[in-house]
Amino acid sequence: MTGVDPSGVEQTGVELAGVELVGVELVGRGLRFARGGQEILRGIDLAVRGGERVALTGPSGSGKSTLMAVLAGLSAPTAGTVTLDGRPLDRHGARPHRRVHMVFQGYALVALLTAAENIELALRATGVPAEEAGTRAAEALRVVGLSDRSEHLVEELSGGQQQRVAVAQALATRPAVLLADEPTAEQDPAHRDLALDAILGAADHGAAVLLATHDADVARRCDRRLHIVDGQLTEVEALA
Ligand SMILES: Nc1ncnc2c1ncn2[C@@H]1O[C@H](COP(=O)(O)OP(=O)(O)OP(=O)(O)O)[C@@H](O)[C@H]1O
Repeated sequence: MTGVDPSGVEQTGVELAGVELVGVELVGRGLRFARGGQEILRGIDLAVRGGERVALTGPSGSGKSTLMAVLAGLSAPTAGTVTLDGRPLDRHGARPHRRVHMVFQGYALVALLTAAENIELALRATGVPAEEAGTRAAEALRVVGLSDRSEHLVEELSGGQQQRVAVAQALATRPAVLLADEPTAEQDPAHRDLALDAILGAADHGAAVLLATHDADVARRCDRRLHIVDGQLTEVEALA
């Protein structure tokens, strides 16, 4: 591993994996979520296991982002449970985000910090020492093709670049569960593949990956597809 091949996404994934994840399983049972009198999730059951890449598709407003927020432990379901490795998310201590990372549709980056600082901040919040956080941030930015932008403020980056910083942040935290909400929507085809390889590569190292997308090509690269309509989920048998 020389670390000099900028296209070595898969190889670099080995470095990023760090630790082997064993037997990861994220399970949602009977999930309901209501807000403002509207039932957004209407009884959802699903399981995503370590090593799996699962696409979540469905029309705009069908509940994809809401489901991901519930699975990430960011929104409490009105009914139902989310467990990670058999334990409710809220019993993983005060920091379930140590194990579950979400790439938000709006990126959720700090505009007045640099790309590298945003990633380091996320790592420091989970207890990673400063020096290691710097190394991991640089490596993750390299994977998504942003080494030359690491010292740029996020607000100086294009939308697509910001989205790849958010992907790099997810990789750098080495989550057991990676939830990504339309993580390639802002990318041109070449950068889309770069970002997608990086996200899907996490599954090769044992992470459970769930990826919401409107892009049929992205969904096709996953192992299976779940389709949500009006807050209810169906498994799509074969990817067309
Ligand atoms: N904070 C909120 N308050 C009230 N309603 C909300 C809120 N967030 C989402 N909703 C509603 O929940 C429904 C599902 O929204 P959600 O963002 O989960 O859909 P989505 O499938 O991710 O859509 P898209 O593909 O456009 O991102 C929509 O009808 C939306 O208006």
